[in-house]
Amino acid sequence: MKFDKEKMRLYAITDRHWLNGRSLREVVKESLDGGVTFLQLRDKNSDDETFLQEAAELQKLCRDYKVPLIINDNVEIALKMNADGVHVGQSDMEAGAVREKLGPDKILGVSARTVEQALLAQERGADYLGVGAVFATGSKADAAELPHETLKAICEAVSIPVVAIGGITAENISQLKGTGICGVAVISAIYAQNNIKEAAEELKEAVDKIVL
Ligand SMILES: Cc1ncc(COP(=O)(O)OP(=O)(O)O)c(N)n1
Ligand SMILES: Cc1nc(C(=O)O)sc1CCOP(=O)(O)O
Repeated sequence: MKFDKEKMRLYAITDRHWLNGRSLREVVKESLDGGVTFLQLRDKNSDDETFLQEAAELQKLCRDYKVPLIINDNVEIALKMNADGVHVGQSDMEAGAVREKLGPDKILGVSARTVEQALLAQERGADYLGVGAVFATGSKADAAELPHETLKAICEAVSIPVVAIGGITAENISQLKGTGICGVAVISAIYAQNNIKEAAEELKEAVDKIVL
């Protein structure tokens, strides 16, 4: 295992939409201070140069906190900057091809919405799965809601860690108890909040109560 599954408990995903004049580094630092255990740089709008600059800044910060930094979608950038890993969806580069490019030591995360997709991703070299949307979300336009029974079936079918994603808040997280997830991945429950550190602390406490 490249990381302890406890590291997946509170997986934060960046979103420049919520910066409100603050720097990405600043908001990410606050979230790390609040207990974020895994971080994904997700930025669909910046050019490669800006993305690389952001990634380098966050890499330094994450190393200080011993938190893995995962790059959304962009395998080439992840390799160029020697990131800890990459997260890809079902419509991105196929998991096996990503694994070939990354080599055996980097972390590969894959999105899955069915048991079949989950098993295939695991077989092709995924280290963890992101499964959702477990609640309605305003952070991703095309994220359809997924029944919690499907999340549970995926967790039972695979041996790699699963994180739930989509619309998760400190208030609804308890509904995911018993599904078998190792953690939760969130954007707005942390980065859309006024006090990012407190929001992360509250979520960390809530997730610690529902995962084994
Ligand atoms: C941890 C995690 N799970 C799922 C996703 C969604 O990935 P994807 O389906 O590729 O969608 P985009 O993020 O590219 O919009 C994720 N990013 N992280
Ligand atoms: C990036 C992403 N992927 C999803 C999926 O279902 O695959 S839902 C989502 C957005 C998560 O943001 P929030 O925590 O603000 O709902």
